[in-house]
Amino acid sequence: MMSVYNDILSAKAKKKKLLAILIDPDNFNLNIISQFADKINKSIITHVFVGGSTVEKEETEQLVKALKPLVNLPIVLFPGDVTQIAKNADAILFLSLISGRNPKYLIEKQIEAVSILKNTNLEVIPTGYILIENGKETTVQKVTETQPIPVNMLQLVADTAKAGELLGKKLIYLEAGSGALHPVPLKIIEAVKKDLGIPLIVGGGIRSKAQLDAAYYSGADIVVIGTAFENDINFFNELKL
Ligand SMILES: CC(C)=CCC/C(C)=C/CC/C(C)=C/CC/C(C)=C/COP(=O)(O)OP(=O)(O)O
Ligand SMILES: O=P(O)(O)OC[C@@H](O)CO
Ligand SMILES: [Mg+2]
Repeated sequence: MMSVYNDILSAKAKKKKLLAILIDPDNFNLNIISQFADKINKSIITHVFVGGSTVEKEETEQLVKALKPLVNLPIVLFPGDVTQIAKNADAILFLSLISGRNPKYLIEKQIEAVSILKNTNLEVIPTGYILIENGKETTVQKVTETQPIPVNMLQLVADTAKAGELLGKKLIYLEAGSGALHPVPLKIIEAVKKDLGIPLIVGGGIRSKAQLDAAYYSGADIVVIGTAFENDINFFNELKL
């Protein structure tokens, strides 16, 4: 049986860096899906994440259904809400927003998700989700009514990530927010990495190969890029540089 998480762990052990493309079913044009899938298949992308802050299950399921026969990569749900649990994906990042103090996103949505997950074979990956300030208010911030952690509070971010690990999370996701002005600062990635035993995902505002490599160099095991691909399909070429 394929295990998305075990594959992430072995990649980390081999120091092989992973790249996820984030596809937001809300913004994706299904008419260009074969062209898009072809670009994914010819790129260094290793995972497809599917999610958005305001998407319905039908849209998510439809996108996964269309994508599955076209790409041979794990399709992982990155849900903003329980309405995005689509059983035809391979795995789900079971997020808890541990930078925030809103019980809805810390535990209530997760409780709501249990009965839905029962009817699926999705691999559930417990993930501590940490929002970092990026210079502008993000959708996730608005939707969750939480504050991101300020960029100068390095120790707080590192301790939050470590607390997530000690609580049993299998992944930590450092998020600057979709379309962030500034990606997660490298100093923060380094500070978190120093003491973390589990794989680290970094996303938000990464728009160049140089930023991608810098995130890897600072300690990201998986980088997530969405907006750069959404804005310009030629971003696939940038990755080849
Ligand atoms: C446990 C389950 C199933 C649900 C709860 C999930 C939690 C806690 C989510 C955390 C908060 C949240 C709203 C995350 C959104 C993650 C996401 C898909 C971000 C990317 O979306 P954007 O690109 O910002 O969305 P738009 O482009 O639609 O604004
Ligand atoms: O869209 P971008 O800015 O690449 O961000 C990706 C992801 O981290 C957003 O949740
Ligand atoms: Mg987006």
